[in-house]
Amino acid sequence: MSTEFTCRICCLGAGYVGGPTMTVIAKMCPDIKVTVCDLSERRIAAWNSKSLPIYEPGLQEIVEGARGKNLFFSTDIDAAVREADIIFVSVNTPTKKSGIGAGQAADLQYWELAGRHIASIAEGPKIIVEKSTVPVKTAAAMARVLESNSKFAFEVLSNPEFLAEGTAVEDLLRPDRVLVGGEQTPAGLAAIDKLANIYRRWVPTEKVLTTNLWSAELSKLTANAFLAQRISSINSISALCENTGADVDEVAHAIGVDSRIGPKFLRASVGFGGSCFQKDILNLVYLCRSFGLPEVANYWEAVITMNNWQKQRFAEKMVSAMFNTVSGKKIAVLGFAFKKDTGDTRETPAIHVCEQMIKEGAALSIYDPKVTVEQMNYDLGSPSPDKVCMEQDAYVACAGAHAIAVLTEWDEFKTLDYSRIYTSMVKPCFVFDGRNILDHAKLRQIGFQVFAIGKSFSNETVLD
Ligand SMILES: NC(=O)c1ccc[n+]([C@@H]2O[C@H](COP(=O)([O-])OP(=O)(O)OC[C@H]3O[C@@H](n4cnc5c(N)ncnc54)[C@H](O)[C@@H]3O)[C@@H](O)[C@H]2O)c1
Ligand SMILES: O=c1ccn([C@@H]2O[C@H](COP(=O)(O)OP(=O)(O)O[C@H]3O[C@H](CO)[C@@H](O)[C@H](O)[C@H]3O)[C@@H](O)[C@H]2O)c(=O)[nH]1
Repeated sequence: MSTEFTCRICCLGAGYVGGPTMTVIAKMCPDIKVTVCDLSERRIAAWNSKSLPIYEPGLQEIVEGARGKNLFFSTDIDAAVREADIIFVSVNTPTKKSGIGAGQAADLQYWELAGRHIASIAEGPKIIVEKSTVPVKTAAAMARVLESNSKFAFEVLSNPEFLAEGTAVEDLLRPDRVLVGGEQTPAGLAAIDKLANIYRRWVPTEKVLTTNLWSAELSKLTANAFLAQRISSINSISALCENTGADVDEVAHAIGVDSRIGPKFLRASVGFGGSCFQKDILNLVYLCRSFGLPEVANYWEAVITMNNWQKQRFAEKMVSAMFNTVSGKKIAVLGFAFKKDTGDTRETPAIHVCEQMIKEGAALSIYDPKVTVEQMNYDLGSPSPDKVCMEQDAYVACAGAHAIAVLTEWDEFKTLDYSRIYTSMVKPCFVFDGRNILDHAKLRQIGFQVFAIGKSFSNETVLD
């Protein structure tokens, strides 16, 4: 292939962020060579195959269009780092499981190891880009790690990623904004400009925001905290709706048309999931406590408390509605991913609800169009097959069940033939719609007992 590339980019971490982000840069900048690296040979092999390691609508086509031309997936980290002008670090930064800050602080071991590795093999100056979500001031720690282990000059930039799973390609092609933070020195400003100019190839200039390092790092945590807060807020109101006869969708619409509030992220649900919201808020909470701001920490922690309560409340509602016992009953679970259009199950509320049902003695049959059987087994701690079975078809999952729980808002669940499903189920048949996506009036007409989030648990058949 041509050696005429104008710039060489390398990305450490070929996950949900590194893979799609680099793929879109490669598509939009054919003159830039982009190499995405990972320690996991399996993951890299999948990126180089026909079945990519992650599912994102539209991603496959773009990967296939650029792979082998200016987009490469490799485990040869050293070679990619050596030749790169710009190195993105997009490794995982999960919540710490043990030691100081366990359960809250971000585990920065992968991030620091990546930094040390870069310093040990770099043969010249580089721009290092924080793509991972990290605590404020991580860039300073990274700069020290690099400086102490290399004679070359490194500029560390913060370029947090705001893509959401399921819409990653669209979010990357048409972002609301791109944020680049860096040191406010001549070298720092030059590095900011170099990275910002890459994005400006396809993102309108006014949407490419440049800030100091700490603002960029903190903006990422703050954005996720605000988004999750909206969901917890509407979920808290959903409980009140169930007790008062108000309808949470009507309330969300009525407040969302106020342009100061806006309509997005007001869908009441069984709870938010995903690898980011909980982790990043806990990270923010930990940061506030370490800066001696317990009131601020408590304020944001309540977003998580409300989310945990919502998941538990949903599970308890299922049990109480089904005559206070689900023991020996079959429950069909429709949807296991944390949201539609992804196979990702990290922190999915389905895990909590399923675990509660298993504890109560129910037998589960789970169907999700994108989550693999292996993944569900792993998430549920390899349950015995007589307690949990994974089906490849929603109708098979529902046959013989006492209840259906909709835990992910997959579009295909809206158009299932519920009359057919009703006929195949044990009576009375219950539907627990954890995403408010089904036509509840129609289900009641068929004969289902319907529970939906933020709606009265009224089971009278609605007659036209
Ligand atoms: N998932 C999202 O939607 C999303 C969105 C925005 C930001 N983020 C943030 O981006 C970061 C990455 O998230 P993700 O979901 O892509 O994680 P991920 O777990 O899918 O991918 C991270 C990858 O990094 C690899 N890795 C770890 N250390 C490495 C090293 N030294 N060299 C090379 N590869 C290494 C791991 O093997 C793994 O494949 C996290 O900080 C996350 O908070 C995630
Ligand atoms: O009105 C809503 C919107 C979302 N959700 C749930 O919230 C969770 C998160 O959804 P979403 O934010 O769409 O997906 P993520 O991929 O987790 O993306 C979030 O987390 C990423 C990682 O930091 C950020 O980059 C994104 O900007 C941010 O939206 C999912 O369980 C959704 O079902 C609701 O319950 N109600």
